[in-house]
Amino acid sequence: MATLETRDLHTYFGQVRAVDGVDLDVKDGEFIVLLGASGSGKTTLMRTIAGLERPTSGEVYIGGRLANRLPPKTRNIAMVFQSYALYPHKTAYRNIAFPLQALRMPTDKIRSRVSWAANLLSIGHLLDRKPRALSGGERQRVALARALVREPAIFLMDEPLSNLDAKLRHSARRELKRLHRETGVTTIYVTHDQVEAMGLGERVAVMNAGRIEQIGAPLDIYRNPVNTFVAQFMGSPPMNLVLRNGTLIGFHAEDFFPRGRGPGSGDMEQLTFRVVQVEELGSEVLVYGYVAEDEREPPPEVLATLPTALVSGYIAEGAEYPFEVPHRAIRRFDPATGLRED
Ligand SMILES: Nc1ncnc2c1ncn2[C@@H]1O[C@H](COP(=O)(O)OP(=O)(O)OP(=O)(O)O)[C@@H](O)[C@H]1O
Repeated sequence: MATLETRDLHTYFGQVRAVDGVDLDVKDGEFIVLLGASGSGKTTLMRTIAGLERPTSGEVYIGGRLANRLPPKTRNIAMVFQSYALYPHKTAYRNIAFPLQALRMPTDKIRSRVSWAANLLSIGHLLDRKPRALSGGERQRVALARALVREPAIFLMDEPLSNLDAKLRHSARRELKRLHRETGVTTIYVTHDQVEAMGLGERVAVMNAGRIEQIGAPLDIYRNPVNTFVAQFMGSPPMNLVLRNGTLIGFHAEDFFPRGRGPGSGDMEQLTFRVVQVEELGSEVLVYGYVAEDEREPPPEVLATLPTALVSGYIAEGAEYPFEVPHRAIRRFDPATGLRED
């Protein structure tokens, strides 16, 4: 296991600043999620840490040691990508054993390490099968086992679950968490999926245009975004933003209630909600519309998620209602810079 640090790391491809000044501190044994839209530089950052891209400037430290000049092989980093790249003609066992054979490890030691990794990932019964006889989820577990057998100091996972369907992703996510608990390997996990980031990470780093915009506990970022980019990126649904009296006020859909019907007490911001669409999902109702007081033309969409029992038969499409948000749930942003003001 090891710590990982980057200091003012830049990786450019000609004019493209794929990584543009990243300072990252990952503690020994930590599981950190890197969340960003497509093209924000997540993969390039991972590849630079692994030594597959040379940084334009800045440093990478692994276990406190400057790694810039170390070749990828000696960094003791294992990478798992969304395409698992298993060898199609080798059995699962031989795929997993391959990195150890490359190290010329004795056969009995290889056998015990493969069986350890296979047990951790519950694939002991699949070791004789070739990849084409495995499901997507099983292949992904074989790829994880292959990455794990070498006992890497650091795991880099680049969207390893993106080939799985939604149900399998959910169970694979729980499995990855368990795997991390049991092995304690320092892990950086890349995703563009907010739900995955909220559910997996002890800490999440939100990336945009080659930079880390904010890093912290997922709920803390969700509640206290440092700027409008993070506010609109983190969470599903993300924060509502309304321009009122020259300030952007942000609040979450679950804090936006018909006047007098919410659980909140204390000071309230009063807003007029023009309802455009209502979606009844069973336990809750999603209400889409816009705030009449918004000073922008046209006003952007705003969402309220309300318990069904609270609004059943009360909210209709095309109508206008008095709504309110508790002041303590409101975050303020500068409309010019997008930065938090309170
Ligand atoms: N080898 C390369 N040559 C030139 N430009 C590149 C290269 N690799 C990446 N880029 C550019 O660098 C930027 C960051 O790409 P990167 O793949 O790191 O983003 P990402 O966040 O991982 O995206 P995705 O989620 O789509 O994989 C993009 O603008 C991309 O086009």
